[in-house]
Amino acid sequence: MGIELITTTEGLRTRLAELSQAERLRSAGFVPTMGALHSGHAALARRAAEENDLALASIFVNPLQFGEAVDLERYPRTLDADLELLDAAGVRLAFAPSVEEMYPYGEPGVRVTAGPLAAKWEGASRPGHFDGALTVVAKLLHLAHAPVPVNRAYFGQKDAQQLTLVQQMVDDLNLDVQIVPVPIVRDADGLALSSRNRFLSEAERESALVLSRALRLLEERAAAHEPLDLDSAVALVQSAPGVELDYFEVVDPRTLEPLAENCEFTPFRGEGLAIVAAKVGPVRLIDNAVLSS
Ligand SMILES: Nc1ncnc2c1ncn2[C@@H]1O[C@H](COP(=O)(O)OP(=O)(O)OP(=O)(O)O)[C@@H](O)[C@H]1O
Ligand SMILES: CC(C)(CO)[C@@H](O)C(=O)[O-]
Ligand code: BAL
Repeated sequence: MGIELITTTEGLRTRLAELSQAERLRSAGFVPTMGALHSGHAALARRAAEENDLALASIFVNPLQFGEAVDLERYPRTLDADLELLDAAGVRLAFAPSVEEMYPYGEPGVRVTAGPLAAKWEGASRPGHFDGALTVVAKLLHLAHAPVPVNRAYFGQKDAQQLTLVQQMVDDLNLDVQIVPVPIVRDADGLALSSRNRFLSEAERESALVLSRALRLLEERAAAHEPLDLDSAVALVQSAPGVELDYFEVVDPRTLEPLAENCEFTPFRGEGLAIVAAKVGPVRLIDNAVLSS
């Protein structure tokens, strides 16, 4: 394996400076993750490696963005396999700091406030989640910033609200990085890949498929200029055993406000984002689909 594991902020800074100078790098592509990597992460990593002279990734389970302690404790940790996956994707540096390295003074007093966009959907169900996520993303973007002309950072569209908020933070705080969105990677049966999928039983996994099926239905109706009939998609999700729906809405992709066009009898026109979140057994799942006609 050629990948280098770095665990300290000082080590990362030093290595980025050395490589940038020695190899006259023009661009660096950064992939922030929480580890337990799967093919979705591999897609981000491959894009970062293909589109930049240097690709680097972070693996850090950020306590600040977790609500329930049990969710944090049981979050899967698979460092050796993660390094292999990143290496195969062309990533050269893996930054995997401890909690103490990232937060040496304990809980940070100064944090990023994610603002009104963070109050809805995922933010409503996971209070404080986006303040915690944006705070660590700001720190990571700073730490992973290479002394090269172009820095890029890669985020999955699966976490659509997070992606919108990260882009907003970069714009609002003039951070010197280009945010690159990467499409959702799914299993052959349609389930969006997620590190938490491993906690689904076979029956729960089968039930979870209604999420992508319902989104698919809306995609097809939108493309055919039919009324979306969101109610029937909601009913489909609710019909699956063990699925506890949190929200299912069609929103404006920029503002994340519900779309008026999403009414029962009007043919769909334009662009929308269908977003869904549900608890399936012990696991909270999210998924989304871009609607366009
Ligand atoms: N199926 C996927 N397709 C594309 N990108 C993904 C996918 N799953 C995760 N990502 C992206 O990978 C990055 C790291 O995500 P993270 O480590 O939280 O993985 P995860 O699988 O979403 O885990 P979980 O949902 O259980 O927290 C994020 O930018 C996320 O959007
Ligand atoms: C961006 C991120 C790595 C910050 O902890 C996390 O929220 C994630 O994995 O999506
Ligand atoms: N992928 C989002 C990170 C989280 O669930 O905390």
